[in-house]
Amino acid sequence: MAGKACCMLTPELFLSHRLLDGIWLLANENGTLKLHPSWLVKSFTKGLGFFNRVAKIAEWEGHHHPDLLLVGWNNVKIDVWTHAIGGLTENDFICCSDQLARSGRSSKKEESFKSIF
Ligand SMILES: C[C@H](O)[C@H](O)[C@H]1CNC2=NC(N)=NC(=O)C2=N1
Repeated sequence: MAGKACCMLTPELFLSHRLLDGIWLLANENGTLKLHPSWLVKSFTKGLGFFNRVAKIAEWEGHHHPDLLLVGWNNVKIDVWTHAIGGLTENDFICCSDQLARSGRSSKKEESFKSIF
């Protein structure tokens, strides 16, 4: 993991991960690329439980911490990017991929590759 933190996102890297690991909402926030996977949960309490699982993975993944958002009562979002470089690295895809795999769900949104690059 640590060795991959230097790998700034390229269109090729993004595409390869997209093909391998699934589809996440990719956002460009004032020039900073971020991954925004989101899930619907059955209750507010389950959303908080989900955050606890996310936190454990984030710690286990080498202190790679996403922003956590619980919008309304059942819309759970995590914002993943590497603060240290102000953008995405391969680490972010690995962390997202693990979060998705452990949640047992697919992210529900997709944004066009072409609209980002
Ligand atoms: C020292 C400490 O590990 C770093 O500040 C970590 C903390 N968690 C982090 N989380 C994320 N998402 N990006 C970072 O660059 C980052 N840096």
